[in-house]
Amino acid sequence: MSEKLSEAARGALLEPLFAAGWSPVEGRDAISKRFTFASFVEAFGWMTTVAIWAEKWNHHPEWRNVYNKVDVILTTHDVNGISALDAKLARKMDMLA
Ligand SMILES: C[C@H](O)[C@H](O)[C@H]1CNC2=NC(N)=NC(=O)C2=N1
Repeated sequence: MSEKLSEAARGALLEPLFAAGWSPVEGRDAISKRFTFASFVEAFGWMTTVAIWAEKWNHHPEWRNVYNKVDVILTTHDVNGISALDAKLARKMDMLA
């Protein structure tokens, strides 16, 4: 079970993500990023790999795919806010993109 982050932990985890193109979502405790790929097949291939990690970690993205773009929102529903798992999944997404 995840925990909501302390203010200090939160800053340390989120600052590098903001520097890497993630943004806070307005009106909720969540982060988002748009990933753009060369084609639909590349976008969907990335989603497939991410889905396997998400399932392994039992932590699932909110996302929407249109052609070569994937809009991702990460938050932890169980704690109604951002947890360390969101940062972990965000880093994995960046690494795989
Ligand atoms: C019951 C199950 O463990 C939970 O619903 C998991 C599944 N995946 C999840 N994914 C996300 N993003 N947040 C959660 O709180 C969450 N909880």
